[in-house]
Amino acid sequence: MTTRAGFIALIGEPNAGKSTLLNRMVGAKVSIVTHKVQTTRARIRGVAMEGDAQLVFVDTPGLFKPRRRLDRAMVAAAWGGAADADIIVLMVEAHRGITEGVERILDGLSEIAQGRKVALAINKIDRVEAPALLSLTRDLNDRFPFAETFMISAEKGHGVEDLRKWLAQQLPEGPWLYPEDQIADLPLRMIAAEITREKLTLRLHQELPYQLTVETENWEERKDGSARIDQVIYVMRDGHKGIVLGKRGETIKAISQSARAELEEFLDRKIHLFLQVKVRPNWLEEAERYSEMGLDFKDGNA
Ligand SMILES: Nc1nc2c(ncn2[C@@H]2O[C@H](COP(=O)(O)OP(=O)(O)OP(=O)(O)O)[C@@H](O)[C@H]2O)c(=O)[nH]1
Repeated sequence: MTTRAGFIALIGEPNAGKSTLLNRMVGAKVSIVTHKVQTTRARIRGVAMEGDAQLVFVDTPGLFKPRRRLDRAMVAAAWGGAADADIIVLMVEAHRGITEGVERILDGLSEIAQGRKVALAINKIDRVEAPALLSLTRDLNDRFPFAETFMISAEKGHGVEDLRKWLAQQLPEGPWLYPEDQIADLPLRMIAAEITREKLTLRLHQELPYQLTVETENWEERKDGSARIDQVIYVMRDGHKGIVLGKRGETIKAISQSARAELEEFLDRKIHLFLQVKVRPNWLEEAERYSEMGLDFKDGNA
């Protein structure tokens, strides 16, 4: 079997319908992430399977702050995940057309696109008539050489399947980036890790702000409706381990309690949280490696 996998960045002005489209493509669970995502550095928004292809959707924080006269490297940095993605999908609202914000994104696209495939998804087609749609399609394609144009309604589901199939075909051949059985709860795993990391930061803010990361290693649904979550807190040095544990384990206990309370509130059910602290001297370098792949969520501190 030839598998395909790669990163897809959904970009567009606020309100363009990115979350709605993502939820359609990935499934309902991701919507939980989207509320939280602004406050985290999590960059993976969701993973979808389409035939033999694994579609990994990345976030693009910081894209829309007004900027003038940027060089390519700065634009690429501002574009974050989009600049590294295999495919970029620009979402434009059908009834709003080419706004100033869209102009700015088009300018940025020209800077960073360079051989990358960029698709145009005109969204909310339920809000306009056909002639307006055609002239918008023409105008946008005059401004940028889109590989393909899709007319969709993310909310009603029109055109979404076509887009998803096309994305799957365009992705490079290669092994999947995530085991299939983890895809469904990947966003939840990320959030859970982020919650614990936040509690650690609150508690230890002076002592070791930058040098730890949290990973959710195991997530087990139990018959009684509760869930068992196992997480590992990775620190760089033995001394840090002692700080995280605290005297007689008091610090880790307090962190565990507050993380569990927030998880229970967030997931609306009973949670059994098990934290372990491990020393992993190289995690910073590993995190950098991951971030090159767009996998920033491994790095709790970037
Ligand atoms: N009429 C119509 N409304 C839509 C469609 N797709 C999304 N919307 C609505 O547009 C609004 C914005 O959608 P979101 O998915 O939150 O947009 P977003 O791009 O993720 O927004 P930000 O998170 O602010 O960047 C919501 O009220 C959606 O219900 C569509 O196809 N048709």
